[in-house]
Amino acid sequence: MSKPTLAIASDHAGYSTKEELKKYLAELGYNVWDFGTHSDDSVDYPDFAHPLATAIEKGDYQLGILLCGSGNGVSITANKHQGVRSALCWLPEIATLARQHNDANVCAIPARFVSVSEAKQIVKAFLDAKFEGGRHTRRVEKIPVK
Ligand SMILES: O=C(CO)[C@H](O)[C@H](O)COP(=O)(O)O
Repeated sequence: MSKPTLAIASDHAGYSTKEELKKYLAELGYNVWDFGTHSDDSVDYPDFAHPLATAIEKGDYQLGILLCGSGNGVSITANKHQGVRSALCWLPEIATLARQHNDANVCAIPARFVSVSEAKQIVKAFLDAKFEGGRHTRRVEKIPVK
């Protein structure tokens, strides 16, 4: 089966982990588009989370990975976009459930609270999991505010 199209973005707090994740994802055979940031100079996370979420919303990419210090800022921002379900993932098990139960399409990682090794495990768990459908479909369909 073909791999999903992936986008990644971070603020300064997530920059170095993002760079490591890009190398790891390339090793796994993924093509990843990087929406920035491109250094560890201080930036504002919405400036990077909004473009990634817009691209997911438009269908340009199937899945996204966002990083900031806590993971909250990028996740709150991404979840303002229709059709984007960003989940704060601080453990591989949470990342798996985010896909299986919540059909999350963005994995938000708290870069200041997980090691690079843990971030790789979180992303791998997120990418390997599949939405289970069934009762979860009904619940996910109730999320959007009409
Ligand atoms: O986690 C974040 C947002 O949720 C940011 O990465 C964090 O607020 C950046 O903090 P600072 O400007 O002190 O480096």
